[in-house]
Amino acid sequence: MPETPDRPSRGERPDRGGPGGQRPDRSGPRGQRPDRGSTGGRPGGPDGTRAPARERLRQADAPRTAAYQVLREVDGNDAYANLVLPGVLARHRLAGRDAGFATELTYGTLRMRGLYDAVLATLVDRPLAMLDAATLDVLRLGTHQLLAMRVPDHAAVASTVGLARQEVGTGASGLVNAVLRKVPERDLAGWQELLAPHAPAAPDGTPGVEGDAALAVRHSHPEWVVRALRQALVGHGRSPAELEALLAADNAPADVSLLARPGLLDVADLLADGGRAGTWSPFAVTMDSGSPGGLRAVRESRARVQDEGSQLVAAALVGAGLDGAAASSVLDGAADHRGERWLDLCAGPGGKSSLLSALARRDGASGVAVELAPHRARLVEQAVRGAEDVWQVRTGDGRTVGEDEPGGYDRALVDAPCTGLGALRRRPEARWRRTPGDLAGLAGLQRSLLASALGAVRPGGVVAYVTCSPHLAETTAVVEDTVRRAAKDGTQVEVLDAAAVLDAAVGREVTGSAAGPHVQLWPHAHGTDGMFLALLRRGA
Ligand SMILES: C[S@@+](CC[C@H](N)C(=O)[O-])C[C@H]1O[C@@H](n2cnc3c(N)ncnc32)[C@H](O)[C@@H]1O
Repeated sequence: MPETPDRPSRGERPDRGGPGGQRPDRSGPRGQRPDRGSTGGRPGGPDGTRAPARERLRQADAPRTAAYQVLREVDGNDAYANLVLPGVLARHRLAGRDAGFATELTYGTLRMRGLYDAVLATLVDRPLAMLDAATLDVLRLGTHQLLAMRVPDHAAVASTVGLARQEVGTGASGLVNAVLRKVPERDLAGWQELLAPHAPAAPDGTPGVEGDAALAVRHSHPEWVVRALRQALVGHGRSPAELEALLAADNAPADVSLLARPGLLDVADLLADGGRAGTWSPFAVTMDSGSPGGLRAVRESRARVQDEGSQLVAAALVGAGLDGAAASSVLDGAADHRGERWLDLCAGPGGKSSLLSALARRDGASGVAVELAPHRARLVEQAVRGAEDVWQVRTGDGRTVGEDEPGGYDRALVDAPCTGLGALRRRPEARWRRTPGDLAGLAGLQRSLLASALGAVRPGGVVAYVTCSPHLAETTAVVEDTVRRAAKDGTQVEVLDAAAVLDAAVGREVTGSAAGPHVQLWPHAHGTDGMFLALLRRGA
């Protein structure tokens, strides 16, 4: 079953101030780097104790060992880094600066794997495919420290050689030593220019148009993803000149956003714990540092880690007018939802149900969350705690709800399983795991779920179709096909101006003139995940 891993990425950027958590910035000229962190030169224990000098070169420290173990789980066992990392950090008792270092090392290495493999391919005397997978992971970790973290070169090499000796063996450590010593011959920008040179400018100075292959290497994305994102930018009304900024945003750590569940927690109370008000969502708080899992409100399910894009699309569904009415605000007391019935058709792990259920409880509505995977349905139950009196969670197939309960709901959300190409910054390994073939597998499911939702709402009711991917095959194509097919079957569907509804719902202009009629959010433009939203109203 194609599905996306739990959003959001827990543990991402827990402490930017840590030794490896300084902002990666190694693109400047060599020799002009800012201060370098201390863990880089301290292959001692995470508690700060220093081993004798000879010993230090022979052993790996806990943050690097942790990052290595996550990489092996991801590469060897198809694990998700954001799910594995917290447990590995806990096992090594890593917190604060050391946890930040391990997190940046893990996520950065996974994201930049494509570029680092291109670098390593020029330095290793055989095809990378002939290397032992564990050795290759160690080389990638060393390359990330050398090119993108503020770790002194000698410390990065020595500690990574120690890691190779500890985890793979003495033979591998010799190879790792020989290869990593050559990586600092260029800085990151130098390697990018060597392996993926910028297109030359035209005689009049107009910048050259970058080919997808060069952009793929330079920004460490598979080429098919670069091509799909270029097409998506154009298809959603933006300039292809934004592509490089979008690819760069996919490689930058994302802010940690929290949702203060309306009616259960005031944003002001969450702000008292630190952070700043969100950019777009009236229920969002952006954390500057610290671990959100430690907050009492999060433990009690009154707050939740949730990207602002996810908050926006759920808010838009609630703000949309039924029966041709105008859109309304989702702020307390702005609209009357008493007696309405809402449906979340693909609910696991419960992010959007946590907001919808809280709004339903506050505004007098009730709802049902449907999720196919039983273990994810359990997560939805946890996510809606505090609103369980108005929000029922069911394990089942959303594709049959339209037939089983025709016209039973006023509003329905289809947050469809998708490739997740809009959330690559939060899922560092996803870009290497997805293939174009996934699209074909998802296409039928996405159409069936949307058709089911249209059957489940009453005439005049509204459906939100949402993906965390901007890919045209999973967004506009699904909406257009399904609306056409519904019309053929005798159900008229009105496509709403989702951008206008969203603005009215949250009281801010979110997408501006680039939008219409659907909403496409972008990491580089909005700072959110790349969520797509279409709003459809069922005709009489
Ligand atoms: C993108 S995720 C939904 C994320 C969720 N709305 C949230 O905000 O946390 C898609 C979910 O749909 C579920 N799913 C896949 N096929 C389904 C089906 N036929 N019926 C119901 N749920 C399905 C997947 O298990 C997955 O949990």
